[in-house]
Amino acid sequence: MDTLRIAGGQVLRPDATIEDADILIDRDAGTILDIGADLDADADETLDAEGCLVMPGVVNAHCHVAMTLLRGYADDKPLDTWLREDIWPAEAALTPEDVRVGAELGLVEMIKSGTTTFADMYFEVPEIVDAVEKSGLRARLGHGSVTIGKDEDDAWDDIEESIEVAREFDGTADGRIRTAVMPHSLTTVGEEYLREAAAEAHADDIPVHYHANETTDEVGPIVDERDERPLAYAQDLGMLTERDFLAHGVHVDDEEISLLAEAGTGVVHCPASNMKLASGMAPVQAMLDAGVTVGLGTDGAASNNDLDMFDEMRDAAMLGKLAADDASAVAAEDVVNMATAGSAAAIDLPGGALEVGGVADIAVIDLDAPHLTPANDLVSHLAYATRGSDVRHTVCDGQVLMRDREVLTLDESAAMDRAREAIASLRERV
Ligand SMILES: CSC[C@H]1O[C@@H](n2cnc3c(O)ncnc32)[C@H](O)[C@@H]1O
Ligand SMILES: [Zn+2]
Repeated sequence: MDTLRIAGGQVLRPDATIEDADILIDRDAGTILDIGADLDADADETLDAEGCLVMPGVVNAHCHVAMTLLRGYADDKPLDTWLREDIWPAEAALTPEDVRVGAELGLVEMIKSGTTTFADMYFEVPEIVDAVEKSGLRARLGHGSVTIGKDEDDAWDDIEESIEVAREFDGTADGRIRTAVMPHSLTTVGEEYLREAAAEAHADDIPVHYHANETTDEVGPIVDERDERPLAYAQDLGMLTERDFLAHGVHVDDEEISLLAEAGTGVVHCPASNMKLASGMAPVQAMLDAGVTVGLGTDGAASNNDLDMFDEMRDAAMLGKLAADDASAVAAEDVVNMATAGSAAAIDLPGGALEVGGVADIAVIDLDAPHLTPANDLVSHLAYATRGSDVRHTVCDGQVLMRDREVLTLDESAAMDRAREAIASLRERV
């Protein structure tokens, strides 16, 4: 058996306790064999974790990874204006190669900041599949469909593409890639298309992922036209099941929170994007209290503007307190749980916890930094003080993706060069 040992660190356990322990990994199976003191010194490879915190790889549960190309392309506008005036015209000019380049840059950024798993909605998905396969990360991928502004044939083609992509790529990259059918949102996709997309997805046991209740501009028209709240509409469409997960859930009322909890539908909180686009403050503590599965995501790098999930944890804790008007709301342990086990549960992928028999998806944090000193409380440090750049090693599925801050599966400087070239050419075309 080929083994990897992570030696000498402090390990974050699922109950948020910290234990001095080594971790022994079966690299062939990609799983954790043992967690304990003085494990097999003869392992095939050892990662030094002295002075480090060893935690589950972070799970970014809602992203548009190729949007790294559009980082800083358009800022300081609300969602609808931002999409219509800037982002959608730029995206209309993206080539498959551009999407590949943006995705590789985003994957490098994720590996460097300890993310081992993510969920992604975009187009030119085969390019993203290839990049994810090469990167060694784990992902739930899908083609985002939009039907407004399209004639009926084009609209059905876009829905069909989402269903076909989900069927074709599910289980690829040795099972690390799973898929979802991804209609963009409840307002940008028409009723008959949403109903069909959900039925087709669920017939194949594939989840549905979509944006919902992100802004008041999105909620108002649904209430006016249908005399029901967006998530009651989603339930009627068959898009509010245990398999499904939605992004944002900012403007949800108490009845919608109950619907989410009863249905078991995951909500991915994206605090940085919600603040930047001034979309609003999600009632995260109320959702947690009601038993809703809440995960955490960055959204795309154009509305964030990075893919650092440690930033996102801090933002979630801060914004959660403001939203609840309560400093004890959305506590450190809650946000660490959201970014790990909560996100993994929301997108139904393994990971998010360090357990014997579980997947070996791991981030090793270097604690030897002024901003992490003294180590009064390491869970507090993860939520409030750690930065993505503190990650020293990243392991996914038992494979080392970054060792001593060197990304091994992708070429970091080539990814940056290619992104600079791609955006220069895009700017000339748009
Ligand atoms: C059709 S693929 C996905 C689509 O979503 C756009 N997008 C990026 N961020 C957001 C957001 O916060 N809300 C809604 N849509 C968003 C992205 O630009 C792609 O066009
Ligand atoms: Zn999004």
